[in-house]
Amino acid sequence: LKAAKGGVGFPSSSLLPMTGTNYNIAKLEVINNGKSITEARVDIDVSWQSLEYYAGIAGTLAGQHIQLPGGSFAYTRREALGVCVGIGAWNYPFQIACWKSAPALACGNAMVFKPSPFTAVTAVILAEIYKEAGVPDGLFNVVQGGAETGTLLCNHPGVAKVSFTGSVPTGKKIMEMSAKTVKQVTLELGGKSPLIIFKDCELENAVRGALMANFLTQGEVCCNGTRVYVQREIMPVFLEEVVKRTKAISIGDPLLEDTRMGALITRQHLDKVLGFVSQAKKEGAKVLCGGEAFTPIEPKLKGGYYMSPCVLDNCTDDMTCVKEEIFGPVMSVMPFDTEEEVLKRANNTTFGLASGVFTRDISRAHRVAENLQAGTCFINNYNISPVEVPFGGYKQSGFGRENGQVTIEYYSQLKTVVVEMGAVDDYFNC
Ligand SMILES: NC(=O)c1ccc[n+]([C@@H]2O[C@H](COP(=O)([O-])OP(=O)(O)OC[C@H]3O[C@@H](n4cnc5c(N)ncnc54)[C@H](O)[C@@H]3O)[C@@H](O)[C@H]2O)c1
Repeated sequence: LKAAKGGVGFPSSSLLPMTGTNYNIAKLEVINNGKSITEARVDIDVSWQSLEYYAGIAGTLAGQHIQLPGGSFAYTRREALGVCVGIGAWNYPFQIACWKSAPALACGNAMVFKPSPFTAVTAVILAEIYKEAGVPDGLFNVVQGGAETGTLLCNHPGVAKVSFTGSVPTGKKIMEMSAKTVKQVTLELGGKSPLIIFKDCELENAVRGALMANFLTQGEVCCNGTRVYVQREIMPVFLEEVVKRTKAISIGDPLLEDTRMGALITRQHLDKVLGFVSQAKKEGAKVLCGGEAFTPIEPKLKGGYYMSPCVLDNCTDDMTCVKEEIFGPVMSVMPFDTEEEVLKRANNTTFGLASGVFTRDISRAHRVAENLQAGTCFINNYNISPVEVPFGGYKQSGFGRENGQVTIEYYSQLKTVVVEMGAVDDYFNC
């Protein structure tokens, strides 16, 4: 691990060169996860930006002064919670570790972080970076393991808070375990987000947006807009363009600069995603492209967990591919006629992580954003997550937020101090 790390420190300029510490961490993240190096570099950039952002906020944490009658007053202090546990998913291993630990440490907490056993490596690099940056021993700790280790952490009486990123079923268990000792919980869970494309959109952008909403990190992105609703009049031209571009996505060695789609996380997960495509066909969907296991030409990549990105047409709201989170490169496309209708259909889900809308009508864009039941709505773009902007779910996609100033609320608690400047009331007449 040491050899992979080229240096220390968090540079202050965006989009770093393809050498040095960040590039080496990105390379390790590719080996960890299978995503393309281009994406992994962005992940690492977003990660150090998160550390810088919360390091800046740390010095601004403050309470409030409240004047009371007779010169008395109260003030509030923002205090740490104590030991916070972070439990991560495998799709953004380093970034998740940063998004949780940066605000936790900025608020004065310690963190015990458990990465997914499928992507165990880069959280350890983060621990090394913290150590070299001067963080005292014990403040950020990495514990490796799977469900059993996670269970022990959630049940531990010394833990004040659990911040979890993962699936809805595990999130429910985390909440149950945490309830036993009334631990605070942040849940960043799964999604099945709608992307609504109106006929007055800028089509080129909408097509690019649909690709952004479905195919980053091999489609293994929680906030992906996998239910793509397209207004009927532009459906043929949209499908033609989206299929043309999906077919052109370069799949293969994720360490190569030109690759845009790497390998899925495990054989088991690849089989599960391919199973969703088969099920979709059985239920009447039409595969316009992809949806098959893919073998890159390089001999060393044979046996890798690659698949071709898939666009499904003829989908209806009741199909499994439209209702369930696939967590792979599978886009389901459906026509709609009116705004009112599409909003009803978009909201008809137990998930509520993200949503998107493409239109040139600004009134419509904001009206749709208001009416979509999701923690984020992207207007005329998709999957943009700057550190300054809060991120989190509605409904069963979870609660609490990551990123932005508001996250301070989820890693700290308020103490109220009441100060009497006069005499204490003789209320009991004694
Ligand atoms: N909302 C978000 O920010 C966000 C981000 C990334 C991924 N996700 C979601 O994560 C899921 C994919 O990730 P995954 O397959 O790693 O999820 P998962 O729920 O299987 O596992 C997530 C983490 O929980 C741990 N874990 C599993 N069982 C546990 C238990 N009983 N007690 C404590 N910990 C336990 C795992 O070891 C892992 O570290 C998808 O549903 C995706 O949408 C959400």
